[in-house]
Amino acid sequence: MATIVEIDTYIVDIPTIRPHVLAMATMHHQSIVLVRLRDSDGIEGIGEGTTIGGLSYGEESPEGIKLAIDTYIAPVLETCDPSQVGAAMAKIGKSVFGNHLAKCAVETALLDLAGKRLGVPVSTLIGGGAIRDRLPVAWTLASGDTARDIEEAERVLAERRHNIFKLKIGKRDVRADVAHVAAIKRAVGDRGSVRVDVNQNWSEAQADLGMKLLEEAGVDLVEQPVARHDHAAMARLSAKHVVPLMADEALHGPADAFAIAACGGARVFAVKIAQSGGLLPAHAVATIAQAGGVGLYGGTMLEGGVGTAASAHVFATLPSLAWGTELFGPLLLTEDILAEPLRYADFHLSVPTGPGLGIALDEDRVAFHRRDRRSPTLHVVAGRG
Ligand SMILES: O=C(O)/C=C\C=C/C(=O)O
Ligand SMILES: [Mn+2]
Repeated sequence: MATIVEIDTYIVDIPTIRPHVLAMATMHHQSIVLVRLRDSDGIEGIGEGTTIGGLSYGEESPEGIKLAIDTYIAPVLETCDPSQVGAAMAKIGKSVFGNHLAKCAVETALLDLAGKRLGVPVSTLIGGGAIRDRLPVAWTLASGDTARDIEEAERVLAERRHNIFKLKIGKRDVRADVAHVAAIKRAVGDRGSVRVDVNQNWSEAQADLGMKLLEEAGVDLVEQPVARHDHAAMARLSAKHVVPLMADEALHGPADAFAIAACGGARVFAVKIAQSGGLLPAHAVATIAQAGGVGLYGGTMLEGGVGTAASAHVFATLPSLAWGTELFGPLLLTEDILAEPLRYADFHLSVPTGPGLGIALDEDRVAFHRRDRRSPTLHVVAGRG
């Protein structure tokens, strides 16, 4: 049985191409947590656990993800057979509660390693393999300025890179937000789909008004308008409005998926490998959605190329993906961390086809941008390596 002989977890900070304004934070850089595993046969696997705005978006931070892996997950991982991904994640789950982004990073690295060992893409290890080789990719307009957002939409439409637009709202008065969205929808017209993400920032009363006005403005989807725990409000809003409500922050794995589907809390799910706790639980979330007649959208935590490739592998296996994906994370960063950037063309992302994740890191660029580059924190398993 092979064993894990090296676990290297580190943070890579990369600037964004412009400020990225969400309801809870404005991003000027992304802090990517990377995990690199090496097993006793010399095979390597890489994974990513990335969030948004420090601790402002969710309950894990880049620094906390690194600590959870180094201090609590690595000691268990060292006792596991890396080729048995499900068994390893089950054993980790016995002593590590929650920490879904940290678990996602480790599970991704194990799947990458297992795929390389077997000579198959990660999608083959999930749900019976890929049924599509490319994925539609939305772009988020979030510069904070309506005119600039319209310019950006015109540019990416002309480049045939995106024709699905997600607008971040929730910071301003509801009517001001709707006016911002309506101006962009008027500019885009029927050349593209416009959706919004409120990131939980509306009360139910604000969401009632907002969803009505957004529907009239021609918006196709309203993401997480109210607090993630308020399933009852989500169900009332979902039943009352024609524009579909999409669950995002409310979805942290299969149990949440079942609860929300069962109460009619959303008509669409934003499936995210990070919030789900890995690709395998994300696939379970999607299966519950399909069983409950809930539509699917491939979400992002604005990961770099590693997490984006991992998400692409699992989204490629889903029988339906009616709302497309938002796997544009690498395009928001000034530098790519992959040796061979992911391929975006003709409004789609191509799913990598090589063994494992089908990608490799740009080692020099990652070494330059790694936060601990003055004192790397390599974790060599005692007596192995
Ligand atoms: O910020 C973006 O552009 C995309 C998604 C991020 C988080 C979310 O969906 O809430
Ligand atoms: Mn969202």
